[in-house]
Amino acid sequence: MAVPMKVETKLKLAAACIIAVMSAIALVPHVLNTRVAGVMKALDTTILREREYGLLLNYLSDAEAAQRGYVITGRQEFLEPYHEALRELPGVRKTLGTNPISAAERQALRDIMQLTDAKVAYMKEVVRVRADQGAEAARALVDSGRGKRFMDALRVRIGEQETAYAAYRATLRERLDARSSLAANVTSIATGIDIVLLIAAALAGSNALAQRRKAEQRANDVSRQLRITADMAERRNAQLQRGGEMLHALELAETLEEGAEIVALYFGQLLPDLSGSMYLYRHSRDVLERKATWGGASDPEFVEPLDCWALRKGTQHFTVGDEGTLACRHAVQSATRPPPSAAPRICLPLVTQGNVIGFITAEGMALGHDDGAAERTWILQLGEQVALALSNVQLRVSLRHQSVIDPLTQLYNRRYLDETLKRELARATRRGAPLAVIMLDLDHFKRVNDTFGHEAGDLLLRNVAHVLQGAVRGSDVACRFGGEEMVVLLPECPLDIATARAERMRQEIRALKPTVNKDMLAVSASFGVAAYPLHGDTPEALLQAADLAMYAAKRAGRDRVEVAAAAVAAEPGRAGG
Ligand SMILES: Nc1nc2c(ncn2[C@@H]2O[C@H](COP(=O)(O)OP(=O)(O)OP(=O)(O)O)[C@@H](O)[C@H]2O)c(=O)[nH]1
Repeated sequence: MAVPMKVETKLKLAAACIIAVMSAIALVPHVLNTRVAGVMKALDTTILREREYGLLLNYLSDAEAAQRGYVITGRQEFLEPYHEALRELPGVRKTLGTNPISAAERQALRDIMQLTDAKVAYMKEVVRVRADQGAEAARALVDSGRGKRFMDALRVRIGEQETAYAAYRATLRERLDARSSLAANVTSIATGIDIVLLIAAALAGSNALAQRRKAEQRANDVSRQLRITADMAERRNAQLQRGGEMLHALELAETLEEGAEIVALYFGQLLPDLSGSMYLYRHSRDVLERKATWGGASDPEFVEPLDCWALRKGTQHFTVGDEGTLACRHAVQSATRPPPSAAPRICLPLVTQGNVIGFITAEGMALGHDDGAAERTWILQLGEQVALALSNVQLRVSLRHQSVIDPLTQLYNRRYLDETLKRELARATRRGAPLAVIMLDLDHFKRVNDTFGHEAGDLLLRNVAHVLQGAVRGSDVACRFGGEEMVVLLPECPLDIATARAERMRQEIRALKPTVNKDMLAVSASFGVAAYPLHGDTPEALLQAADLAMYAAKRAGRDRVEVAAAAVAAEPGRAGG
């Protein structure tokens, strides 16, 4: 798979290309300028050489004029220009001999130098003849016209050379003009290309930077998203852990009320951005009662089942503030409650095995955020788990109830009596407090069953149980001891008060007049009362004392209360169970 090039690498490559192209472009004018300079140098050389030819001609003309003056006058001072010319000529000659510009010039130069040498030799001869043989001989030599011919030939040859130079200069100037304009054009084009390259480089740079910024932005976005996801995962883990703790605590709850307290405590932590309440269904009143609240929610204490859309639908109901969704009536403002907030709200029925046991309602802006759906799913899961846990609590409560409650009379059963008596006696012993036991047995109950049927007997038993429940305090415990025998435990109750209470129960039982098939039933009961510490300090001793007292009441004619005889020795028997 091809690995995409990094932005830095692209930029470096582009910069290297631009530098290479710009360097190459910068060299072009330099090369052209060098070539222009070459032409100009050639032009200078031509002018210099032309001037040297002119000098040569001047020196020779001056020397000839001086030679003539000397011939005429014979005076040495006239020869001064002649001598000067002879002194300067070797220099001119040397300059012209160095680097002739063409083969034609080399040839012309050879001719000119020969003519020059011939002219100089001729002038030397004229000067020597004047000095040796006098003016006449010298004038005759001059008149021969040889010197003039040399000079004429030199002028012609040098004139030709000057013409050749002029043509060459014209060529050089044309070349110079062409190269100069080429250099100017190339420089302009190079400058233009440089500008274009610089603009392209700037654009490419800014483009690359923009890409880089975008990439960085994307990387930042991704890392921010990862951070958010990690935070959410961490938060979700913590929530799951707390949720697990809540479910564990719910497993240990003894009552639904205790379960509700646990839910309120944990929901405050599990849904910190929300406030809400949990309601449980009260069958007796067909109403949902608020059992727990968290986050400062101001939900009403009772909710009618029809006031909640979630309860009507049997599934969650979500309302987004006041945006025209169906709002539950329990969440709508009432005279006794503050105005509802515009925050989104979710209601969730707590359903187990198809039965609604309550509902959860929660509100908060967090439900409407981007991750509100996740929050709602989380509440849904919590609701399902809480419903299951609470139904288990309910089951446990019911099982526990069944295990300690006599189903016919709804009094505590014998098992519960044994546990409670043991516990209360220990407590009374610890505190030095009294504890009374009332035992009662219905009189001639067999007759009721035999005459009116077993159901009539059951009805009577329930009526008697009702009397007992109404006659005892919250701390007292009324139990069905077995058959038609019942026991009431009265913690911290002295013997005389227990006796008086037994008497009142007796009277109330006597006053019972339940009817079965228009037949009015009548019943009475015989009571035996015993108390700790007077009649015993063990459960068995106390029960046996009360039992003996109750039988004493039977023997004495029934429908009465008898107090146990003091300090009965505990014997193994029916009271010991
Ligand atoms: N209907 C009904 N009868 C019960 C229940 N448990 C015990 N009995 C009856 O209670 C009667 C007890 O009779 P007995 O022990 O002979 O005593 P009694 O008839 O009450 O006579 P005394 O106790 O001597 O006054 C029996 O007929 C039992 O069947 C019950 O749960 N329901």
